[in-house]
Amino acid sequence: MTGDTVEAVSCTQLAYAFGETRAVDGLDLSVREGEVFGLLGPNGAGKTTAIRCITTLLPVPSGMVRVFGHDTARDRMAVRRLLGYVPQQLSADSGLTGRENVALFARVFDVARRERAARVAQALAAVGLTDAADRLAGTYSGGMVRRLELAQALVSAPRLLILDEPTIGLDPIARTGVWEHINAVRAATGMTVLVTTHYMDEADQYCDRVALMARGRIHSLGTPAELRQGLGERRRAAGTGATDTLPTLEDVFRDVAGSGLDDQSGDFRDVRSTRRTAKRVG
Ligand SMILES: Nc1ncnc2c1ncn2[C@@H]1O[C@H](COP(=O)(O)OP(=O)(O)OP(=O)(O)O)[C@@H](O)[C@H]1O
Repeated sequence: MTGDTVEAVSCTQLAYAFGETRAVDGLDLSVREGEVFGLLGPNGAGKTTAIRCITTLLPVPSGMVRVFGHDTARDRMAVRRLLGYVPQQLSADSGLTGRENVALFARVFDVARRERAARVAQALAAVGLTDAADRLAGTYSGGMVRRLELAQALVSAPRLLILDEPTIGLDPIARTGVWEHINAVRAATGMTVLVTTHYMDEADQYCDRVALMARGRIHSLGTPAELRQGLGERRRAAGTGATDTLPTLEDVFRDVAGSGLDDQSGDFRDVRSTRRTAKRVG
């Protein structure tokens, strides 16, 4: 931590390998309290693995991860109490109502019994599901399922909300809906948000800062405007690319990742898992 700034997440030289595959390879990352931080990168860049280390779902074999100052290796339960996590995989049960799904998470996260009903109702209201709360989740649209999963993560009133591809496979209106609810809760509570997304337009619009990740580490970091301006200046200096229009975040991403990366990163497993996730919420 430096000065008065509290770091919600700090990763120092984090590394994680699956056999020979170095999924995360010397990751240095700092997320400030209260910001919406976007972790961007192609399939297989290591985003989900890094997030699993931060959430304590994976051990930290090398390097250090801290959440609000707590070392995830030594203080796992303290870390878990501070965060809400919406994974890529389906975490809602289609055979339960929306309310029952959120109530289950309230129990798991140890929300005091006498507060539970009110907190469940509050979380459902925060994501706009009050009217649908007593319907089976199996009848929900993809956007509603995602908002239900958001309510599940919010019921424990986390200081840090971690979302892995929260809008994948959703139509533009549902995507906007998910972000509006995230932002409303954040404005009301000051919660920090760490999100991975493949949608550059969303990162540009909703993230205070973004990090572009490739091959297990960060290659570029800044506000979306800083990154766009930086590329514009490099293009002007080199006299290359379109110099009359400001680059998009997508342009920055391509510039950082390099044209060869698309072919090299990610494998069949990555593509299959991404598509499966997209399909189940679509
Ligand atoms: N359980 C696993 N077993 C073996 N290899 C894995 C496993 N999970 C991830 N990997 C590999 O680790 C690397 C990083 O994967 P990871 O899922 O962290 O990337 P990602 O950036 O989240 O990708 P996506 O955008 O597709 O979710 C990839 O090469 C992937 O194939």
